[in-house]
Amino acid sequence: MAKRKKSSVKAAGQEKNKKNFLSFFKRQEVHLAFGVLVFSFAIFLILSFYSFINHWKQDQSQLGNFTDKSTTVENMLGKSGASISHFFIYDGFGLAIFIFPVLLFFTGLYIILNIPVHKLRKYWFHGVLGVIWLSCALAYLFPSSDLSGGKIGYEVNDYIQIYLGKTGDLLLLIFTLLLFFITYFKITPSKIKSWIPEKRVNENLTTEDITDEGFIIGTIHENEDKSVDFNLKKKEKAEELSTQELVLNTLAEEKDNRLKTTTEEEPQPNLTMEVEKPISEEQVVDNLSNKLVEEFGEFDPKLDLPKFQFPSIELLNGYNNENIQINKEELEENKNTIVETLSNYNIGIESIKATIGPTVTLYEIVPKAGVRISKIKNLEDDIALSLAALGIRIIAPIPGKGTIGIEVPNKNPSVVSMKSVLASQKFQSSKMELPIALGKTISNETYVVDLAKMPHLLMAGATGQGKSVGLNAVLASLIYKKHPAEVKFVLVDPKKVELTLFNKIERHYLAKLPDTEEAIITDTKKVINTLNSLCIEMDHRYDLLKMAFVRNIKEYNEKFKQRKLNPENGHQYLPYIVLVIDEFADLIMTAGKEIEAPIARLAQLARAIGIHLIVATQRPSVNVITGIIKANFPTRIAFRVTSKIDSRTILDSQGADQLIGKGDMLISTGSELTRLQCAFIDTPEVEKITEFIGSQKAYPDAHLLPEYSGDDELGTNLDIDISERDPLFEEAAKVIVIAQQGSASLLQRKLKLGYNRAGRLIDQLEAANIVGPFEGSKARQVLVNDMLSLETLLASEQQ
Ligand SMILES: Nc1ncnc2c1ncn2[C@@H]1O[C@H](COP(=O)(O)OP(=O)(O)OP(=O)(O)O)[C@@H](O)[C@H]1O
Repeated sequence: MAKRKKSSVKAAGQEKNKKNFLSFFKRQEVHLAFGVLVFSFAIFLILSFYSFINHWKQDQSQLGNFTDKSTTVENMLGKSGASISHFFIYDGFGLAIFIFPVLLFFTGLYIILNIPVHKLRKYWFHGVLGVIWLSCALAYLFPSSDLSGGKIGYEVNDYIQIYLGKTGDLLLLIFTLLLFFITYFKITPSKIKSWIPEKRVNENLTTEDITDEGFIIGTIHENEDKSVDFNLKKKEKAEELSTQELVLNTLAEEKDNRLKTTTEEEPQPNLTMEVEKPISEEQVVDNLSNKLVEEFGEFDPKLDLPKFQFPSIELLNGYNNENIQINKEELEENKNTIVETLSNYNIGIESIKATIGPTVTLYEIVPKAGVRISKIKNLEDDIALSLAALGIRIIAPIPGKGTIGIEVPNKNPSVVSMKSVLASQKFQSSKMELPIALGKTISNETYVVDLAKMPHLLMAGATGQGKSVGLNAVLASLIYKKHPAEVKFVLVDPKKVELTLFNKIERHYLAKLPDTEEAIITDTKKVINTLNSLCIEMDHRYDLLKMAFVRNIKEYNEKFKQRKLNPENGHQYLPYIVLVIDEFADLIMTAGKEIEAPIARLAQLARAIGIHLIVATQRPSVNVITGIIKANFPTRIAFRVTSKIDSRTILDSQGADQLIGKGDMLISTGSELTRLQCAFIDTPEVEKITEFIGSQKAYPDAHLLPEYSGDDELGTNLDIDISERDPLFEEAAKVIVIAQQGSASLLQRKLKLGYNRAGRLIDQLEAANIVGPFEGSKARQVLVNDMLSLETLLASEQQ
């Protein structure tokens, strides 16, 4: 751990150095100086190249004596100019290299004028290609000239001519030139066609378009059948020639006539007209966010881990008994029993239809007119008895269908693998904020819900019925769809075994309190602190939303991505936070109200700011799932429970007691109740996923929640006796005053202390009026401005 901390501190230091380095280059004067440097170098090159062409022969022999002061060269930029030019022109690309300083010249100009240089990218690309091509072309055209193509041009030509011959070389040059024009000017066949419109008009002009009087009628039919036109032309070639003359004559006459009429009929006085110029408003300030987006692109939160790879579906298992096996005999048998049982009670059936799901089959019955629904509902037990099966559920009527449903468990249930639901089109193409593939419905359809819309989820069920698998399925769905920058989990696992595997992805996906070692919380005290810390985070996020004039996290992040929110004002990209509590009953039993209050607060308010709760319990009693909890968790999942009362406690209706276990579940979304088979994900699969992610590059630490110090841990007794002060009190005071930042984590870092001791020191500093009171997510205010005031204060205390 210590090692990890050290390396994270080191990484943070490196990051800081990098930032300082970058900020140096962002300074205006450095920017300008760099621009001038590039610009000057370009001019230097142009002049030395130019001079080289005139004097290269005289200078060439002197190049070997670069350090010899007694020798001079003719190049107007001295030995350096001659050497560089020799390198670029003689040894390099010949005269074609002149393109290079020109590009450099414009780059320097762009930097000086603060125009984004990336706009020149295209020119650089084509420029470099141009240098190579031109060098080859000049070498081809003037093979005996020493400078035209440079060594590279000659060598390349030579090489090509060995394999393609001189003609092949020429063809290759022409071909590459054409290729360049096609890509540079984006020439397409349709563009080429559009270059010859004039000709086509004349082609399509037929004699039929001309009246006896010689006027052109209608529009010119561009798309008329060419063959007809062609035939016509062939047949009446002579006639057409005269027709074309006629058209021209007629047009000329028409023009003359028009001119005549205007001049004869309306002799215009020599009027002059003053034309007022349209006002062109100047835009004083360009929209800053647009400019930023144009310059840097939209903010991408994923760029901190740009190479992060999502786990592949292949890491998950498929199962042999995954496909539903339709057993016709079983279906027929069940149908007959249902019909028989109902007829025994004088209930006639008009039609019956079966829908086969992974674990249960739904028989939909349309009863004969006049049958009372309650009568069928009452026969639940009798039908179960006749079918000799557990887990029969009667839905009378099926909402919105006008039929009665009888769900009968399959003799050979099939497993719904996590692989199959995650690979489903529905999940893969879902545009939800936090999509969760829970399992499959009775009609074998993948059931995907948006946690962001739920907005919280309560999961309950007797022990061993599939809760933990369900939680893993939820977490896996989110991990398969969301980048670590977009979602963070806060995991609470009092049982200490269920969620341990997720430890491996701590620095990718988990969030924790600062100064805690383990991200997965197993201790009740820490749970209380974490919940309160989440409340602070919630308040902080609401402040940010208010400042940004948006209503929810989605709009906020959207605005942040478009660079409309300034990070210097405290704005930041907000990841979704999913709080998962396995075994809620355990917490309520040990901490009661202390847990319930922040949970209720979070559940009531946190939806808009992206904190979502998933709470699981195996004890669905009313003192665990209280009224407050129930009111704030409209989406509830019930796995199999042992009594109707438990089912009512969870779902407000019965049914969960008739489930068959092993992931068979009912999900209530407030308005409707759906039976699902939960997707199955085994521990080794979770291990593979976490292993895969854990082995990738991660953030330096888990996502840190705001600091919250519980009352008991720090002991807020502010009248701390001076004699009881920590031996490091004075040193701590100095650290705080020098840094002007009152935080326990600063003390921890600087004085290498544990969390508790640093917290106690902060309390003592508060008692001594050196730091202000606790202010939630913000660091405490430092009340002493400088070391001198601190020394005076401490001295006065001693007296
Ligand atoms: N969706 C599922 N498909 C098939 N089998 C399942 C499914 N969910 C659970 N099971 C079976 O049920 C067993 C118990 O599941 P799980 O551990 O999730 O129960 P639980 O409710 O969390 O129990 P506990 O409360 O004791 O932790 C699993 O080991 C598995 O064999």
